[in-house]
Amino acid sequence: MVEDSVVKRAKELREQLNQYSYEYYVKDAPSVEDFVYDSLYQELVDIENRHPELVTEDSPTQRVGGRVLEGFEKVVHNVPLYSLNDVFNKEDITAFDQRVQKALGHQVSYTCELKIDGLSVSLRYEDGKLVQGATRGDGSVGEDITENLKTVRSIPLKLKNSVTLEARGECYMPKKSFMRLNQNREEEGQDIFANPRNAAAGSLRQLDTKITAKRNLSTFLYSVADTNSLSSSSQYEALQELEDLGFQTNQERKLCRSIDEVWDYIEDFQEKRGDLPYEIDGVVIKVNDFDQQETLGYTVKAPRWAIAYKFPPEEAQTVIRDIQWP
Ligand SMILES: NC(=O)c1cnc(OC2CCCC2)nc1N
Repeated sequence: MVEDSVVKRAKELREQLNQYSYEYYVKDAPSVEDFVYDSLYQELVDIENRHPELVTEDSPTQRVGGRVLEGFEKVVHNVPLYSLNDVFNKEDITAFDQRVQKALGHQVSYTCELKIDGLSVSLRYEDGKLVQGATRGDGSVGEDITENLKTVRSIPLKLKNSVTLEARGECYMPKKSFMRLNQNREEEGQDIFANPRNAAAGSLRQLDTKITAKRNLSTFLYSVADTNSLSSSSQYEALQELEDLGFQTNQERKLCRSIDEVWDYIEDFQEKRGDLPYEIDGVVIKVNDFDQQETLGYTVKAPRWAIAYKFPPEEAQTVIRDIQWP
């Protein structure tokens, strides 16, 4: 039997460490120095080593498992992860808006989001606890990479409310981490990654979670499988609700009242994309209201209520080899 003071201390440490980690990795606003975090973390590790029965699934010590996996189990997505129809110019944006207005009979607002150039992932939570993380795969069947996604510090192991939902978002490697990783690989005579997206994909496909844990991956969440699992009635509200639950969401989002505002946003970020700490390959434009999304529906592969405006490729970087990851 463990004395109450130790049980209480372990709970205190877990909550304190998860809060510090949230501030550092999700809000990018640490409230304590690293050494404070490290000493509390070590105190929790010592308690859990002495009393393994005190380990909980949302303990920060459980992020980096020791196991090397044999392979990845398949995961069936009950709600498919749709892809997006791409457009490349202003005319196509206007045509999209015309189709939407014709179908709905009136003007609509759009939520604009930066199109993060990473890997789509889905995160399932039951009663606020992370139970499964998976790749998009072909949209219907993905791979279970829960162990690897648990090492991504900006992914909460426990939400701020004990809700049950499946969140979807992009897992990416920040540009700085990408440059550092390739530098190390070159020094070690290994192949370098062609771009941060490939590096993120390669890191999430690692069978050894300890390697994934060192790749400094991050995430931006942007939707849920079933909008009824949120109280929001629009995409813009839903992004705020996801943020309030403890997820990292992209702060450059904008609610646009007209397609002209959408185009201004696109031009604005075509200029700014080089200064962002992560790679984007365009802008995702979504009809904001969920009821209007439902009215517009889906084609076989993509929603009729969203499109991706793709930027022209940035000036080709000197790439030694383009490593194709499936
Ligand atoms: N790469 C992104 O940043 C991104 C991708 N997808 C979506 O939306 C899904 C949900 C409905 C169809 C596509 N939003 C995004 N921001």
